Amino acid sequence: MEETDETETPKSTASQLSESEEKRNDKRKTLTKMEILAQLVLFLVAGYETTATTLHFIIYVLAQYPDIQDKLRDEVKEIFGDSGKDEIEFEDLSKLIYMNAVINETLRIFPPATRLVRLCQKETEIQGIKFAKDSSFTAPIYAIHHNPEIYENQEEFIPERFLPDEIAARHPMAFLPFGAGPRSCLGMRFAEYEIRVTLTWLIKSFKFLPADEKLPWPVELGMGGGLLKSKHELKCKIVKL
Ligand code: HEM
Repeated sequence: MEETDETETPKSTASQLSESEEKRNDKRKTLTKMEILAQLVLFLVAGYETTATTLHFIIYVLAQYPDIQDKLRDEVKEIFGDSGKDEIEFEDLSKLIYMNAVINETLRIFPPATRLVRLCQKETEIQGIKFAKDSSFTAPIYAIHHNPEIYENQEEFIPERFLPDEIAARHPMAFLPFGAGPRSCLGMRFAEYEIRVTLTWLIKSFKFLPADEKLPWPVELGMGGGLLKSKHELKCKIVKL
């Protein structure tokens, strides 16, 4: 691994990737231009729409559940003060236990990626069943997240399911919004904190109320661009605090 000088200006992902293209000429194994482009597009697609859709669902849910919204605002006020600090410190974001629970309950009910696909790299035997090389597997995230044997009253929005003791009592694979294993989501931590920062600002500044037009709950869902989406426009009223 190359040593980096911490006084140097940080390089952008694009410039690091394109340096990699230059080193390719040194006969080292590096990325081609096409691979660089593919990575940049992947970051945009995987990083933008997933986070935006999640925030969209969170705001809609908060408008439907005023008690949860109030509780969330109380937590934000407790950590950031009533008038609100101008700066949001990273350490403070880690204290938002209830907000984390609200985000995770949203990702449980509305996981942007509804399934994971894996290929078997070599012949494998699991519990007496043989799987040939190149067999394809699907991990049904949506079905796992909505399994009543794992989550009682699975269609109800209950953030308390994601308080630390409740999480510890469940199988780690019962919640997979970011996938699992070596190919799990590269942007998971970034996404978690990006959502917390955005939600902190929103909840401090606005109140979310249901729109006049009522939609049924559970929300009717479909797929769009490979991600889980609502079939109908999710609207709410926004009041400045
Ligand atoms: C709520 C937000 C997000 C969700 C729910 C999400 C979900 C996922 C899922 C389910 C996977 C597949 C994991 C697997 O196969 O095990 C994935 C992969 C990936 N995600 Fe995310 N993601 C989110 C945000 C982001 C962000 C913000 C970025 C980048 C800035 C990002 C970058 C990636 C990349 C690069 C991969 C491919 C990893 C690989 O193939 O090794 N994601 N994401």
